Amino acid sequence: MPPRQPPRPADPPLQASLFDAVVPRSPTEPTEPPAATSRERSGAAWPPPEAGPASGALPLVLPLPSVRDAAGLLAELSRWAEAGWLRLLDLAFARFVHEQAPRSEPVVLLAAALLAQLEGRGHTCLSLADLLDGRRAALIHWPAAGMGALEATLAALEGDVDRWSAALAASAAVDVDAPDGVSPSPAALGQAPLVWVPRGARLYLRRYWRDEQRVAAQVLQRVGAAAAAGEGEGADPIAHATAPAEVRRWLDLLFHAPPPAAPGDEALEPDWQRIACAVAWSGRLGLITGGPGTGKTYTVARLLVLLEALHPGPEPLRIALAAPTGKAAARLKQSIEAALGPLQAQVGSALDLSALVTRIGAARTLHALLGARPDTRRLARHAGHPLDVDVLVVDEASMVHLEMMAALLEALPSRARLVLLGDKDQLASVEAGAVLGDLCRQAQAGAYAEDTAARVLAWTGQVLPQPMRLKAGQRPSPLAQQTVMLRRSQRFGGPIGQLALAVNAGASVRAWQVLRGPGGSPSPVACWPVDRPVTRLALEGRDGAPGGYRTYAELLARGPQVPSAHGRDDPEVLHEAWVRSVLQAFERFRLLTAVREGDWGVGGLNRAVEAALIGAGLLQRGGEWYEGRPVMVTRNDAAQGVFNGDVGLTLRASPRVSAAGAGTRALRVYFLDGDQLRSVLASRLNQVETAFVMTVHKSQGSEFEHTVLVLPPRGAQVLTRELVYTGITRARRAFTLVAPEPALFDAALQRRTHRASGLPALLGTDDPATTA
Ligand SMILES: Nc1ncnc2c1ncn2[C@@H]1O[C@H](COP(=O)(O)OP(=O)(O)OP(=O)(O)O)[C@@H](O)[C@H]1O
Repeated sequence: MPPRQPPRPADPPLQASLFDAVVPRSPTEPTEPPAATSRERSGAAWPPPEAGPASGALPLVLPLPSVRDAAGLLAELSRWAEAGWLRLLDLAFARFVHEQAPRSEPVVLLAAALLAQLEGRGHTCLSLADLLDGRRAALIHWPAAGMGALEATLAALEGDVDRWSAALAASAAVDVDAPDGVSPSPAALGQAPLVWVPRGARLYLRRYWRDEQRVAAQVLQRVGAAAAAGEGEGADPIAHATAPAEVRRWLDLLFHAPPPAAPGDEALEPDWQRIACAVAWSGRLGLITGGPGTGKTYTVARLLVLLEALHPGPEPLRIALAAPTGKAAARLKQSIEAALGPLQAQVGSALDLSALVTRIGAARTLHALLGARPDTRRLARHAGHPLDVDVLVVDEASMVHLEMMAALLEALPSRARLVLLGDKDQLASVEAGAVLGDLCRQAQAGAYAEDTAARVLAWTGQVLPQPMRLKAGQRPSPLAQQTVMLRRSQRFGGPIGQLALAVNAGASVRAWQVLRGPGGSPSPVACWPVDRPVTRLALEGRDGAPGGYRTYAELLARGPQVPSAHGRDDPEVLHEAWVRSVLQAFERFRLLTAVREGDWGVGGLNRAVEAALIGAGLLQRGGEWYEGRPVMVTRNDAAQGVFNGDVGLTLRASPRVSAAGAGTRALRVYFLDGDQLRSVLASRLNQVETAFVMTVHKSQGSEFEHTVLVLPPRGAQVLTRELVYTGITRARRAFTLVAPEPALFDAALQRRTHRASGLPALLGTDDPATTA
């Protein structure tokens, strides 16, 4: 049981209010489930107040009998859209399918509308088994009245997966994907907007079906033969030709402790970093997953040295680093540089690692790497014009959505190595797909074949633990052989790590123990008392985790240092130093929230923190743009060089820029990516929002010394284990939970994010015996 909180005061510091009905601002942002419409609340004409459904949990709302024909079903769908359960887009898509294929049965139209809605929430397909076999409540997060209407409509339409399958297959709006292994699938040749995959009973929008096929084909090609036999198309000829003893010699040099293992040492926890390094080196695709601070970058830095050391050709290796966001890219480059520095002493004069760092160059965003252009989905880099690289390392791969992964894999030359780093337990990408999670389905279990274990032993001296090897008769997945999970956090030994572990395991009692702390001294992890204003925490921090936004606001107010009397201090230099210090102070602390709407969402909390800073005399607001306003870019704007998710601070321009015609009061938004400072005139940024507070989704790829996670007092559907885990793991030194309703925290830990996907089936990683 969670600790009892003090009773809530009648007028809490940040009053929870009824959430408004929400049509997502972006189809991919988390929102509260829509609130009841006035008609629902009054119990008037629709939906009629009928008895509950068979499960007893939901009120049964009998649909009109006419849902059994297309016109009636569409009328029913428009009522659902009016009630806010479906988006207008979902309804429009069902109507479009009807126009395309007027003879389609009503179930096809219903499936189309639901599929469109699920796509807006990140699913790539609709699993009929999930919809028809009683798991729909986990899939479709509508209020009780909406669920009742859906239940009743499904009942009126009758039928099981087979009947729906026949209806879908018969519709002219649907192509059927039934590959025979010889000829191309009929779906590949068709043009219909929907694709039905009978094996697995999944319905797709054509685009996502194609993207899944592209990702699966590329991944299988990259790992296929490599893992099975250590040779063939997916294997690396260099890896194949290199003596294992040579690999081992380099690994012993690059990793500290000498390997302890010998056959029979299965009880020992192996050095997973060393194993990950060897496995990623050996093939065209390496997956290294692990929680925060488990040493993914530490390992990949050593991998780059290993690749460089064993590279035989006269041409230098072309290595590129990338990540989904500018911030994550800058962090990757910084961490790799920091890891390579001390290695020089270990490798001696054999390799010049500073030359390697210079050659690697800056890390880029995936958009920049692939040559994204404004106003088109087309990328400059693709199979016909591939990337100029031999090795590509992509960090924060959990943020890479399906379409981007498909584009990335296709733009990579088939001989190049791709190394994906990421935390499979984090929230999936904002856009559709959960690619890293799908690729890492067997990472926890290992699922290693005996010949993988033999190769790992030869390369690293490490013994793969017996429970992580396949049993006789189990079929190895080639992808699992190229996947390694790092299991020990090197950074989080303390309470943050313990809390993240407890949350990841769904152990709420343990999580509350950590949050309550040992008592006595202030802890880096704490739960904020419910009777204290959240704005106080936002301004001042708390015992054990000082420094809220007051710190940056005071630096802001102080302004750049005045040039000294002897005039030798360059005002430009002083201005830049000031900008950096204010940005760095701002980046140390952040409030994260689970939802967008309402008092406890991004908008409400941003307004509250802004008002508190103004009230404390720390900020002055003259209009939309004011000095000190933090903003997050909400849409890519290549012309201005800003991308969705970039966070910057509005500050006075430097004297030189102001003198150059921008005016003395010119406000610019400054962004800091690692060491790189850039700025844009504030008035040129149209798609931004204030960013004292951001959603957990948008915080992925960032870390703050003190992270505060604010959960709303209601609207539990969006709260999941992955969301809480992602919020906690954004904290470097301190974490504070604000949970006005503690039971929602417990419920969140029991709710898993589930994204329907056909990738594991295509990749052969869906064996229930070896998936976590
Ligand atoms: N085997 C090791 N021995 C000593 N220090 C290590 C080892 N592995 C990692 N570290 C240190 O632990 C810290 C975290 O490592 P690293 O940044 O590589 O983790 P990560 O998994 O990439 O983290 P993040 O999730 O933040 O990206 C770094 O300071 C790194 O130098």
